[in-house]
Amino acid sequence: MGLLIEGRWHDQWYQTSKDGAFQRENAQRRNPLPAAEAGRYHLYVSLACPWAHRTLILRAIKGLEPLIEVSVVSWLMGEHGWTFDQQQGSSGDHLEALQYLHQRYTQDDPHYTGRVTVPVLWDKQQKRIVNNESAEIIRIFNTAFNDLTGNTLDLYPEPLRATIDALNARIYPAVNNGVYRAGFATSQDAYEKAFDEVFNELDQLEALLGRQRYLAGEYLTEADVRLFTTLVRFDAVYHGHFKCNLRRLADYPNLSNWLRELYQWPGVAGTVNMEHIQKHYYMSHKTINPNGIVPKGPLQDFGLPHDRERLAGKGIWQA
Ligand SMILES: N[C@@H](CCC(=O)N[C@@H](CS)C(=O)NCC(=O)O)C(=O)O
Repeated sequence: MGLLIEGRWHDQWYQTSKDGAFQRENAQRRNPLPAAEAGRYHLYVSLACPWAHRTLILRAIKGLEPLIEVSVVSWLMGEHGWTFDQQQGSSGDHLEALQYLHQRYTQDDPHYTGRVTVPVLWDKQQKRIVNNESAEIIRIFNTAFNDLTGNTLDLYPEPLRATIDALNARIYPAVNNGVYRAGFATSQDAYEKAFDEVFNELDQLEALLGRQRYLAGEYLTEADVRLFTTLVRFDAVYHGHFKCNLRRLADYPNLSNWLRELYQWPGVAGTVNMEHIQKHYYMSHKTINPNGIVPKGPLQDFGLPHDRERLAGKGIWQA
């Protein structure tokens, strides 16, 4: 794992702050879509990555598969960062058969300085990165191609925006990034602080989902998608590898049933790849799992029946 400095690759592990806290770098490419065109954009993802996973779910739900092709990086993020090594799970780079994802970043800017992250939405016409922030890519996917696809499902509907924004503002630091803050902490204090925030928030979400079908109420929104991609990895990875082990997700009945409902939502199960998820974390993070042993468990079946019909639900908002 590493980063680009002035366009040159350096193999380097994450640095934590003085108090041992993990700090995530902000995504640097935050552009709107130049124009909605079929076949113009290419999406780079890791099937292991919860942030990239959000974009795959929106792509599926919004019927964008025929319009936006995807290349999948290898599960292993080693000395060259994300690669297109097909021996290790990559689809290969469908565009130019690049070896490494960092080559895309230096095509965008030969002097790029920063981490080379997924997801990346690439513009084939301008040969630029449109956007590498999942929270923004899913908003683009939510509406930008509606005229081409005729799909008007809306996961960020106007009347629910304030509620969704408030949910995102508390779930991102405490849970989505909270598990990483626990896992990558280099001091006991920083770890325990993150750990407590993870489970305090999960306790609150468990209570919320006991009262209503989805996070924002009766409609399934982007807030659910954003939480789903973290929680579907929880018992398989974050519980052990990131030491978030006060409880398993399976110990939370409402969150577990809600997770199954989302997993069973049309298009979603096909975006979940547990082999990539487990191999990536356990094999790539040598500082926390030096021998790269990948656990065989846990047994999980997200296809089991859920009990969410007991709560009123209207599905996804139709604009
Ligand atoms: N803010 C970004 C974060 C993306 C991100 O951190 N992705 C991870 C994979 S899960 C990555 O590519 N990390 C490579 C690195 O940090 O070197 C987003 O949500 O899109």
